[in-house]
Amino acid sequence: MNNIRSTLATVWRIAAPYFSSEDKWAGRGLLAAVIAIELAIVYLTVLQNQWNARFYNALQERNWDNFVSEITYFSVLATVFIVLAVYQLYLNQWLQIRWRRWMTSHYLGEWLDHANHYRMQLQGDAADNPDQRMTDDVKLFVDRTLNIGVGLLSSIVTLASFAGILWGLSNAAPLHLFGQEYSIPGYLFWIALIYSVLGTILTHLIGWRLVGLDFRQQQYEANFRFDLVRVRENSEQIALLRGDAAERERLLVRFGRVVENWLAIMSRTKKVTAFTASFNQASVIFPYILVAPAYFASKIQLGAMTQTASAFSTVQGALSFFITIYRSLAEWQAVVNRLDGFEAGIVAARKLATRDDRVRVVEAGAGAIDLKGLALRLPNGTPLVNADGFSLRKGERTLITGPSGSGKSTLFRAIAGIWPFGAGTIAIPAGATLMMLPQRPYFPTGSLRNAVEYPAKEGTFTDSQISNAIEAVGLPKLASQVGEERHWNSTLSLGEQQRLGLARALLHAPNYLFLDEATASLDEPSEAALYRLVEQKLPQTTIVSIGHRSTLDAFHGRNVVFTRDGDRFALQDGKRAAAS
Ligand SMILES: Nc1ncnc2c1ncn2[C@@H]1O[C@H](COP(=O)(O)OP(=O)(O)OP(=O)(O)O)[C@@H](O)[C@H]1O
Repeated sequence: MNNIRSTLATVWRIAAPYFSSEDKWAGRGLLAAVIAIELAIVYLTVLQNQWNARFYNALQERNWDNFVSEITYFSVLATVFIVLAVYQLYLNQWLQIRWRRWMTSHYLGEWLDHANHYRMQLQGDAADNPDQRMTDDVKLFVDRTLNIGVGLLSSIVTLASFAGILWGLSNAAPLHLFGQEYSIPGYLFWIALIYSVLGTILTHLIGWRLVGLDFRQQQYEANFRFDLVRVRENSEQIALLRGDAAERERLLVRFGRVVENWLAIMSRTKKVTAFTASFNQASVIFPYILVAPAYFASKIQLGAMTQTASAFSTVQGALSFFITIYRSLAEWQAVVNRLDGFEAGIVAARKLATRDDRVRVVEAGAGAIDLKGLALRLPNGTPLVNADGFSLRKGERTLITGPSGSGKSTLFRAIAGIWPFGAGTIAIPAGATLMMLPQRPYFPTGSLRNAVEYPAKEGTFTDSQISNAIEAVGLPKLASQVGEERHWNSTLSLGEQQRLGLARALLHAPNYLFLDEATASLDEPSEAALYRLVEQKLPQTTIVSIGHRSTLDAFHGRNVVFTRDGDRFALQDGKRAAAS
C-alpha cells in the first residue's frame, strides 16, 4: 500500500508540472475533452445495456416492429460511439505529443543546465542512459499515465453506473440454486465484486515480479544501444586495432543480458497470460451460469438474461481493470522509477554545484585569475592538487607542465567551473570570457560553419570571417566549404581537428584561452606556427597551456610546474620538473 502511495506521489510530482506550465491551458483543455468523451462513452454503454434487454425480448417475442426500431436505435448509438472513439484517440494523441514535447524540453533544459550532465556523470551510475530517459521513458510515461489514468476513471464511473443496474437485476432474477430461490439483495453485484477482487489478487501474486524485470529490460536494451553507438563513434580505432571480433563478442554478451531477461519476462508473462486468459474466458460464461436457473425456471425473459450477462461482464471488466492492464502497470512503474531516478540525478548534480564544501568560482574585479586556498580532490575525496595565492596574470602566457595524472586538466575543469570536488576559491575577472580547448575538440555534426562557430549561435560570424579563420590555421581546402555538412570529428584527422579548434578560438577571441595539449597532435613546426598565429591574432588574450614539449617554452613567458607535495601536487613557478 505504501508502495502504491509513494508511486502515485511520484507520478503526481512528475506529471503535475506540465499542467501548470505555459502550455497548461492547451493541456488542461485536451485532458478535459478526453475525460468528457470517456464519460460519454460510459453513458453510451449504459444505453447499450438497456437496449440489449429490449432487443433480445423483441427477438424472443418475434416482434418485427420492435426489432426494426431497436436496430435503428442501435445504429444511432453505434454512430455516436464511433465518432466519440475516433475523437477520443485523436485528442488523446494530441495531448500526448504536447505533454511529451514539454517534458522533453524541460528535461533537456535541466540536464544541459550549467554542466549538470557532466556532474551527473561524475557521480557515477545514479542515472544511467539519460538519452533513453529523455526518449523512450518520457514517451511511455505520457502514454501510460494518460491511458491508465483515464482507464481507471472510466472503470470507476462504469462501476458506479452498472452497480445499480446489476443490483436491480439481482432482484429481477433472484438466485436459484438446486430448485430453491434465495433472495440476497444485489447478489449479482457482490459476486462480480468477489470474483474480480480474487482475480486481481491472484494476478498480482503471479505477476508482481514483472515490474523489476521490465525495469531491467529497459536498462539492458539501453546499455546495448549505447555500446553500439560507441562502436560507431570509435569505428576507426576499433578497425585499426582489429578489435572487431572483440567488439562482436562484447556486444553479444551485452545482448545476451537482453535475451536472458526477456526469457524471464516471457516465462512470467506466460503464467500471467494463462491466468488472465482463463479468467476472461470464464467471465463470458459465468453470469449465464448464475442466472440460467432463473431463466430455465421461466422467472426471467431472455432479454433480462443477456442484459445481466452484459452488465455483469461490464462491471467485472471495470473491476478487473487492474488485471487487464497489469503488464502496462508493471512497465509504467518501471518508467516512473527511471524518470524519478533521472530527476533525482539532476537534483544531486545541482546540489554538487551548490554544496558548502566545493570549489567556488567567483567574479572579482582584479586583472588576473586568482586561486585562493584551492584544494582540488577526486570525487571520492582523495586529495589531488593544492594551490594557494596563485595568479594567472592578465596578458601573460603560462605553460603548465607536470607528470601525467597530476591534475593539470582538472585544474582547467575547476577554472571552467565544472569540477566541484574540493575547496577554495577561483576568482575570475568580472565579465572575462574563457575558452577551453582540449586535445580532442568537439564539433557538433552539421555544417562546418556551425562546427567552428560553436558554441555561438549560427550566424554570429560571417562566412568570410569563418573561412579566413579556417585558412589562417592552415586548412585552405576547408575554407571554401563552410556550408558542407559532415561528422567532423570522425572525418578530420586529429591534427586537422586541433587546427579547427584554434580557428574557433580565433573567431571568439576570448580574454583567456586555455590550451590543454590542444596542439599535441601537430608536428613541432606547425605547432610553433599556430602559436605565432595566436600571438599575432589575439594579442589581448591571456594564454594558459598544458603541454609536454620543451619547444613550447619559447612561446610562454612563464612556466608553472605541478610538483609532488606529499599525497598531492602543488603548483610551483620554475623550471620543468623531471617526470616523477
Ligand atoms: N571523473 C573522474 N573520476 C575519478 N577520477 C578522475 C576523474 N577525472 C580525472 N580523474 C583522475 O584525476 C587525476 C588527474 O587527472 P587529470 O586529467 O587532471 O590529469 P592530467 O595531469 O591532466 O594528466 P595528463 O597529463 O595525462 O593529461 C587522474 O588520476 C585521473 O584518473
